[in-house]
Amino acid sequence: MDNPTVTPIRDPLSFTASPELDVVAGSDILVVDAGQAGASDVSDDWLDQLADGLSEHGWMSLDVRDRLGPVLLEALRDEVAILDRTDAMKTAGIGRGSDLVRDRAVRRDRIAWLQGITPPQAELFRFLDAIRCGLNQRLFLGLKRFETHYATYHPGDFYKRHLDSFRGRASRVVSLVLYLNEGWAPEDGGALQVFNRDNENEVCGMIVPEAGRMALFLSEEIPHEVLPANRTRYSLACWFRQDEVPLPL
Ligand SMILES: O=C(O)CCC(=O)C(=O)O
Ligand SMILES: [Fe+2]
Repeated sequence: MDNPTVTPIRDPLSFTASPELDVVAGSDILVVDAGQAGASDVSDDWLDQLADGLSEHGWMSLDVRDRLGPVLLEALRDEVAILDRTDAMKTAGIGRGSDLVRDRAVRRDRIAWLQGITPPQAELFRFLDAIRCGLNQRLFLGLKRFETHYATYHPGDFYKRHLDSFRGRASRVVSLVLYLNEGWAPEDGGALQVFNRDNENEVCGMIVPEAGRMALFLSEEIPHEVLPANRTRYSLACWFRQDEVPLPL
């Protein structure tokens, strides 16, 4: 592991994939768990898998449909769809002073920050906080808090290759993206392309933004890019942070 902030407590090489695992890490495609998980179900085993995947590969793609439940996913999708019809969704910038022309060349999504106040958001926040605590216990990341926003990409919108945080800034450490789109087809575009952390020109994963799919990766290490969407794309991005008060990215 070349990131000094990530210190696995177990040898990550001892990670073995079980057939029930609903995790895809790197190029290993594993079977989706269609088990009995209830709403926002976060088990120790599942948190072990997240920690192992992050320490071994730096990123992973998971199916959390059964963990969050279809009702919560639909409620979150309804919220962002409603916000998208108002002026609540704001043009997103890239965090180095405002320059609309430059920013629009890099990203075209619109965002609205979540406060955790509505019932679906409160339930989502419990899920995210369980992940925060679980990763801290296993990887000693010292994640103090998380921030999360909805994002909409309208047809033609994209987000060029980027990192979510600058190395050593200890702000955003782990990124999580949850997708909210039912029936997303390959021709709808909008995949999240993940690049090799040691060679940013090598694509090592494509994540289709289907409802219930979740991406998890190290914010400072994993270059990624949202390909142009051909249909309105709803998602929710979250960053687990080491700083207690907001610092610039
Ligand atoms: O929506 C996605 O797939 C990723 C979004 C992203 O990279 C970001 O908001 O930083
Ligand atoms: Fe990103």
